[in-house]
This record gives sequence, C-alpha cells and structure tokens, in this order.
Amino acid sequence: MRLETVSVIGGGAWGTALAQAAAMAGRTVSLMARDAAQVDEINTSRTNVRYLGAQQLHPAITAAIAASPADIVILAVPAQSSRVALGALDPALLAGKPVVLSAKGLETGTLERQSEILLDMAPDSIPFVLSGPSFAADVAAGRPTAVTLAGDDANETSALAAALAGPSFRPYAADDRIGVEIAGALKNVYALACGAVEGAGLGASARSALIARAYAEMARMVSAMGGSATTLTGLAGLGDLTLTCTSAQSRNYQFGMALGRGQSVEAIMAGGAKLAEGVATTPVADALARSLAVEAPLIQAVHAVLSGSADIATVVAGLMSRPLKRED
Ligand SMILES: NC(=O)C1=CN([C@@H]2O[C@H](COP(=O)(O)OP(=O)(O)OC[C@H]3O[C@@H](n4cnc5c(N)ncnc54)[C@H](O)[C@@H]3O)[C@@H](O)[C@H]2O)C=CC1
Ligand SMILES: O=C(CO)COP(=O)(O)O
Repeated sequence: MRLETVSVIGGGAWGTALAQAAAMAGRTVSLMARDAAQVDEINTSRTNVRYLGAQQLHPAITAAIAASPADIVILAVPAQSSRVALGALDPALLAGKPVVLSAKGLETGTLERQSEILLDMAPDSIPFVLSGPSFAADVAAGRPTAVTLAGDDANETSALAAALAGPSFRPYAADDRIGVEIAGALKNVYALACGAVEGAGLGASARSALIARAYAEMARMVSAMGGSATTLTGLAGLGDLTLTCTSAQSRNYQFGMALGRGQSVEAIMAGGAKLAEGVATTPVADALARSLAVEAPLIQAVHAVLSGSADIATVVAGLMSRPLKRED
C-alpha cells in the first residue's frame, strides 16, 4: 500500500488539524475546503483563522475547492454531513483507498456509524476509524496527542498509523472499529451531560460519578453493538471520555454548560453555538439503546433534556432514585 499523499475532505477545525498532523508526519497533503476565500487564505497566509486562529499551517498543505486524488483519504466533516460529502466525491478517489473516518457521531435516520455510511457510499474503499483525546487546536499546534486508529487488517492499520505518526501525533493501531466508533460518538452525549452538571452547579463529585457511570453504560452499548468493551480502556474510550467530559474547551461540554444554566436548545443554537455532535447523536443513541434493549439511563436523561420533555432537576432526581444495584 503506497501511503505518501493525503487528501483531507473538510476544511474545518479537525480537517485542518489532521492536515497539519499528516504534513508534520512527512506526507504531502491536499485539503479540500468548500469556501474559496478560505482556500485562498490557507494557500497565501498559511492560516485558517475562523477555525484555528493564528496557527501557522505547514508548507506541505495545499488547499483546494475540489478534492485531489491521493494514497490516503481523510474524511473530516460533521457526522451528519459525511454521506453528502462522500456522495460529492469522484468515486475513483475512494476506490481501493484507505479512508480514515474522523467524525464522532451517529447518523440521524439510518442510525449508522461512520464506517457503515462509507461502505454504503463507497463499498470498495477500506475503512479506518480515528478517534481519541485530541482537540484540533492541540493537534494543529503540535502539542502531544495520542489517538486510536482502528482498521480491519492489522498490517494495513499499522502501516497507516506509521504514515500518520509525527513527533507530536501518536496513533495506536487497533482492530475494533465498532467499539472505537461508538465510543467516539457516545462521549459527546456524556460531555453534554457533564457540561450540564457544571452549568447547573451540581459539583465536581457529581461530574466524576457521571463519568464513571457513563463508562459503564458505554461498555453495555459497545458490547450490544458488536464491539469489545475492552476497547474502552484505551484512548478512544477512557481517553476521550475524560477529556471531553472535563474540559470547557470541548464544544459539547460548552453546549451542556449552557443547558445547565437553563438555556434552551433553540436559544443556544440561535446564539451561534459551535458544532456539538452530541446534540444530533443523542436521539440516535437513544433509539439504538431501545432497539437493543440496553439499559441506558444517562443517554435517556440527555435525550429528555434536549427534547424538552424534562428539565435537569427532574432527570437528576430520576437518576438518583433509580433502584439501588450492584456496581458490576
Ligand atoms: N474540532 C475538534 O477538536 C475535533 C473534531 N472531531 C470531529 O470532527 C468532525 C468535524 O468537526 P470539526 O472539523 O471540528 O467541525 P467544524 O465545524 O470546525 O468544521 C466542519 C467543516 O466541515 C465542512 N463541511 C460540512 N459539510 C461539508 C460537505 N458536505 N462537504 C465538504 N465540507 C463540508 C464545513 O464547511 C466546515 O469547514 C466532528 O464529527 C467532530 O466530532 C474529532 C476530533 C477533534
Ligand atoms: O472530540 C474532541 C476531542 O477529542 C472534540 O470535542 P468537541 O467536539 O466537544 O469540541
């Protein structure tokens, strides 16, 4: 497998950061962005100010309106846009190619994971999933980060991890695509909850209890969906759950904080909130939990708050009055 050139689809925070990581790893990178002014800015000023502030971008990155053919494709658009973005690409760009899926979300309507969407749209591509504790600003600035890269073939996954590894970006190869995808999607749901705990002033103890019970719930979901709960001990599980559930830098956590302060979803959206993937993923996760008969009180609680069917005080009281049980 030749792994020299990289084509990143999506010129937002994460696409630009992953382009930067790939360039720092020694790859030649093309970055597809929809906005001509943004393309011009990246190629001339070497910045993408809207998403990454004054961060200077590596000279090996070239931006363009159209996606370029490359050895590796990285898809970095919001989870709800992946299908449309893939459908707009020349199928030859994806055929037989490793496609790294980096969005953290489940699709509304189909309830699909990102790699299921890819295989619907480009059945002859080779899916990989990248997830873990990694804020775009950290990755782009070259601050140390480690992530999980999961694929079906161990040798191909290790080769791809090596091609994307740089001095500050360390991918660990793994084989549980399902577990990694579910962990990445669900941690955003729990980050909404943890942000709400902070916004509502419920205390640090409540937040840590929530993280621990979220981990247990996530393990039930992953197992029911055919992944391995062991995956959650790694970067895509524990690593990302703790990052996103404890940091006000997380957009999902920020959205949750606003909910906790009593703002409605509509008001938060109208206020120009940044992308918070958990908002779209929560009803999907709730539907999946119900269809698989997985006990998921935290997902249900977040869904109730987002849908306006209960306020935070009511869902907290409900969670605290559930029948006592053993921890296992
Ligand atoms: N920002 C971060 O720190 C991280 C983000 N992610 C994940 O990456 C995904 C993308 O997030 P961000 O880049 O942060 O969002 P963003 O809001 O910064 O950027 C999204 C970009 O996607 C583009 N886009 C949307 N639909 C498109 C389409 N159909 N075709 C081409 N481009 C399209 C938008 O124009 C925008 O440039 C999300 O699932 C997020 O959870 C994962 C790890 C870290
Ligand atoms: O996934 C992320 C960090 O690993 C980014 O989280 P937010 O999308 O909540 O900012």
